[in-house]
Amino acid sequence: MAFRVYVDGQEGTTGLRLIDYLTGRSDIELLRIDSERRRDRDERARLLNSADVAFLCLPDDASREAASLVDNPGTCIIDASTAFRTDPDWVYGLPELAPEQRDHIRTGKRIANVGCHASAFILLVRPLIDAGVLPPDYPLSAFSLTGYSGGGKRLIAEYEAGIGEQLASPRPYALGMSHKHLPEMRLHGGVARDPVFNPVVGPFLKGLAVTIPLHVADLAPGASARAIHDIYRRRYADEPFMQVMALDDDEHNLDRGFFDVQGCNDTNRADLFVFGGAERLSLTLRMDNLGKGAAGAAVQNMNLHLGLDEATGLTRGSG
Ligand SMILES: NC(=O)C1=CN([C@@H]2O[C@H](COP(=O)(O)OP(=O)(O)OC[C@H]3O[C@@H](n4cnc5c(N)ncnc54)[C@H](OP(=O)(O)O)[C@@H]3O)[C@@H](O)[C@H]2O)C=CC1
Ligand SMILES: CC(=O)N[C@@H](CCC(=O)OP(=O)(O)O)C(=O)O
Repeated sequence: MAFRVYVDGQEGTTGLRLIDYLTGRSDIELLRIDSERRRDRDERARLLNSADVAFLCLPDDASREAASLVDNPGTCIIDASTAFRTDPDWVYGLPELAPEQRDHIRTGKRIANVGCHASAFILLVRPLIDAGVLPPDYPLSAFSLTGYSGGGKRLIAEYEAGIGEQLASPRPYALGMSHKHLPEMRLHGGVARDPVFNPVVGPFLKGLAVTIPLHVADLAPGASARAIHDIYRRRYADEPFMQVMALDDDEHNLDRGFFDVQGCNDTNRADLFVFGGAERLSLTLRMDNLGKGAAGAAVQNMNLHLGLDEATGLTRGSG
């Protein structure tokens, strides 16, 4: 028998991508709300409580409201918003976070799906904290280059109305230094203080790369590009969607070329790069913000929760 799945927010950016992933799967029965009733609270409550898995692809406040409508103890909620990502009653939906995380995702009925920038940051930082190479109080900073679909329907409409001179250049944002992903970066990254985080949106639909610069002298003794690369290779060796790129990979030698932020688009893969030399390092993780950064991750979490192969319906691509 197929699992019943409902997407609340089925006509938003993340919801549409989720529906794409789920349509055609014989192990899933997709419950659809009539488009005109998609904001009807009673109809949403009925569908939410009829589902084995209910995805919430809504703004934070609407997610909180939707979660409060669920009283069926059998319904697992996977919420795409920022509302519950540091809530101790919710499981953080990043299977690669730690060895025990998959068990939490299998048994939990409340799963908070990751933030796109945050998950890239955490996948870079957490293995180094756990290995003792990166001191938890290191004054971390990070920047992220992201496609405009990260801003949902509103930002997509702004860019698609026509990219004039202003939108044609990259646009730094969240310059108040309090981006909404900082709490989850800090908690799940295992760092002692919030990083200085600079996201930059560019004139392309999707693709994201988070970069963290490091001074080798401020890391634990023995730290080097090779030692850090080895930590990642060991940590992510059995991960189906993590690809640790070769240290001396010519294709990505930045002295000769340009980095492709869109290299993981339309996949659920995350590529991890270690750049630099004896004194300074630059760590980069790229993904599709709508894939591993949102809808792909949500499907991976659903598969795990339902006891299916976690890669069902997802692609690693050929990169
Ligand atoms: N875009 C991305 O890359 C990522 C987004 N997220 C998160 O996923 C969530 C959805 O984002 P995104 O898809 O980009 O947003 P969109 O703005 O594209 O879509 C939001 C959806 O929510 C619906 N909605 C809004 N308010 C209500 C309400 N009060 N009741 C019922 N439905 C409502 C909208 O309905 P309607 O169709 O009527 O407009 C729309 O379908 C957000 O919390 C976002 O932070 C997470 C990771 C990445
Ligand atoms: C370009 C853009 O605006 N991107 C969004 C990130 C979207 C995302 O990861 O998700 P959540 O909204 O679920 O946290 C931002 O930086 O706020």
